[in-house]
Amino acid sequence: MSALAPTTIASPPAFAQPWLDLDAVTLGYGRKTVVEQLSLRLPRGTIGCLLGPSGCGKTTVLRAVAGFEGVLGGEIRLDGQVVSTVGRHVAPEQRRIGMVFQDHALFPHLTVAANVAFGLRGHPDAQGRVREMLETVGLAHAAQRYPHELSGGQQQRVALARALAPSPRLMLLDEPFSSLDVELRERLGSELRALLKAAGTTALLVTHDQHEAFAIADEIGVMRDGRIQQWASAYQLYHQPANRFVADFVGQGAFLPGEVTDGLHVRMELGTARSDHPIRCTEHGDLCPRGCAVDVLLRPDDVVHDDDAPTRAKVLHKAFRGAEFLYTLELASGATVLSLVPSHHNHALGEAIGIRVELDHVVAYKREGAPPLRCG
Ligand SMILES: Nc1ncnc2c1ncn2[C@@H]1O[C@H](COP(=O)(O)OP(=O)(O)OP(=O)(O)O)[C@@H](O)[C@H]1O
Repeated sequence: MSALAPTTIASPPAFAQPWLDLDAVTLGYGRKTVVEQLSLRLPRGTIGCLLGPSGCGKTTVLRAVAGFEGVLGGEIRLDGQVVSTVGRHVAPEQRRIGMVFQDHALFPHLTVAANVAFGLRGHPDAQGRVREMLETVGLAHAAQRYPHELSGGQQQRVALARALAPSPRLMLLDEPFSSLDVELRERLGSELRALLKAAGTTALLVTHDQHEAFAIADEIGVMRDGRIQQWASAYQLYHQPANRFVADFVGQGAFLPGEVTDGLHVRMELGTARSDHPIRCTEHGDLCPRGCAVDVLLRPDDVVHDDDAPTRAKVLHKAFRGAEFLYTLELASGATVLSLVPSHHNHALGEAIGIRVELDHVVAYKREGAPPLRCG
């Protein structure tokens, strides 16, 4: 079993030449501060994402980058140019930023081609560019149709073509597919990613939907109450969540109480897990001494069904996922864990099944309510 030390709460990585650079940006409405000292840097060609629950300030950040809101502090730079700071504000139309929002915002009285041509006034070959963009999004055949004659997914492709046509310096995407059904959302997410990558466009996406974030973005910042909790790849967010909030918000899982026995081992109801790295159980990365009371994060893929395992757990709930069942299991103590089990193991509710823990790494947090001096 290997262990990854939990990451510290990430400050954004220091890239040599960020294309989009938000430096300690503070934003608010009236007297209310909504975003505080937020920093992020995106290198050219990168797709970044702000992921967080409703009301955490994602859209406010996007609107500030677009130039619809001024900043109360800090600085926003695009391609080295300061576009927002307290004494300077470049108007939205001068920023050369493309935008796609969830409600498509197409002009209903214009054809698809005219919608895409909208931002191309003065372009030397506007018609050629419209054709090229519609071919790119697979809608060349629909050039003369009107938005109401298209499906939601097609309308969103038109919105994308329109935003990309003038070759913006940056694309901003606000929950671009949230009005569409789940399957279409995931497919369009991958298509959008491929399109942005092919065009080499730097983009910032905001969403509360982790699947959308995972399908589209290279790097994701999980936000809560106007602050970035962790800036990392989807893989890192899932496997090395910097704090409980990120662990809870990204992916599924359960916390099981444990006690650190010697800095590399943690004892739980499901057995003792070994860590390759010294276990750091506080959110600030302090080492756990012996006896430290922790909560260990167990993802559904960490809890393996094994008929021969001595530990039995009762099936409380099961959700069919096609290839797998997601079982909610109750341990003898009453604690619950989740387990992904191949779907040919079809157990009844109330049945006791054998399980064991198979951890690739230990992610542990100081137990809430544990005595303050025992840990960290
Ligand atoms: N025009 C406004 N005037 C006053 N308060 C606002 C305004 N717009 C947003 N807010 C408040 O700012 C906070 C952040 O809103 P924001 O829309 O940025 O959040 P969000 O994370 O994008 O949420 P959602 O996912 O629901 O869109 C919320 O508390 C919201 O009520």
